Amino acid sequence: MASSPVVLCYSSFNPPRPAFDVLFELAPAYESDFTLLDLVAVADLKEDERAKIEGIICTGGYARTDHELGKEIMDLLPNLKVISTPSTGINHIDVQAATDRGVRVGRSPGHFQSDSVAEFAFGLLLASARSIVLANEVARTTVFSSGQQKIGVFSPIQQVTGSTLGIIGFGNIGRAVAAKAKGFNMKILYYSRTRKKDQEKCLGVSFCPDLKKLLQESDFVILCLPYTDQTKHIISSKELCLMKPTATLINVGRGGTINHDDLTAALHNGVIRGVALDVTEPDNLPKDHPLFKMQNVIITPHIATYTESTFLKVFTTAMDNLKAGIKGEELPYPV
Ligand SMILES: O=CC(=O)O
Repeated sequence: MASSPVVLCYSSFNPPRPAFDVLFELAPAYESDFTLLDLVAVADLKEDERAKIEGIICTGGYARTDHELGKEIMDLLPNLKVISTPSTGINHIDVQAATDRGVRVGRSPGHFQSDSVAEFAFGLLLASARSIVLANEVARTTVFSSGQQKIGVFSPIQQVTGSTLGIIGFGNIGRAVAAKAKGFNMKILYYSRTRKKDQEKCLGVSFCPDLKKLLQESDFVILCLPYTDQTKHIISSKELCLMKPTATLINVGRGGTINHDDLTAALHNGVIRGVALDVTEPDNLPKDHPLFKMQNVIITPHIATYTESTFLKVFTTAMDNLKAGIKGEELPYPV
């Protein structure tokens, strides 16, 4: 192992997915500060190897609802100074345990990825409303003899323009979603802990302090929430039953904000029209999960942030946080 401080690339995925290439492309610019060590299990390292690890960079598992990076791992690394995640969400890190051990924690600021996530949320919304994923599959296997036959396969198809959108969570992502929705002439309601009055006029949105009302009035509901004790299962069967039977639910925040058993039952019973999820509980939903068997469900594997330009921004931020943390300086983007 190298003699400069070592930063461990860490992922809880089993088998771990490889660290992002972009990370290693950035590494030469930081080679005088630290060396990256690609995915190894901490427990497999010898004591002298562990002693060299001064930083951890998370390369996966952000949507876990428990702390995957907790005190057990921190306690194996006596010289750990900094944990850096390229994500904005931090539910995968036990920040309290890190703070107690004097380990700094850094993340990406939300506005770095809000546009890529909002774009994706809109992609999910359109794909679900206009049955695009189903149409792509059907086009490969079916020869249609009439328009009538097509209508039978794809109904109900919903028009997005002019419909009502409910945004739950009005941080950077929620606001970026609203900006996109404006172009579709949607009536936009938002639910948030705090009213963002200054945004309302320019984004053309109305504050809806009553979640029940937002759910009852919206044709599309997009969840843009972090996972916290307050947001855990904020959508359960009671909330799903308030939604219109023609409504679609989209989640680009964290999977744990929806109770998936209740969601499965609601879809099974036709309580809502459909769902499109970039995040599930757990991430990497087991392949035999009933949601995968439903035609009105779209599931993508937590990739809403994935664009080249966003990667570059968030991984550069993560590397800068590591560099500062290893030097014992304040992080440019602390939690
Ligand atoms: O999910 C992605 C993030 O939290 O950045």
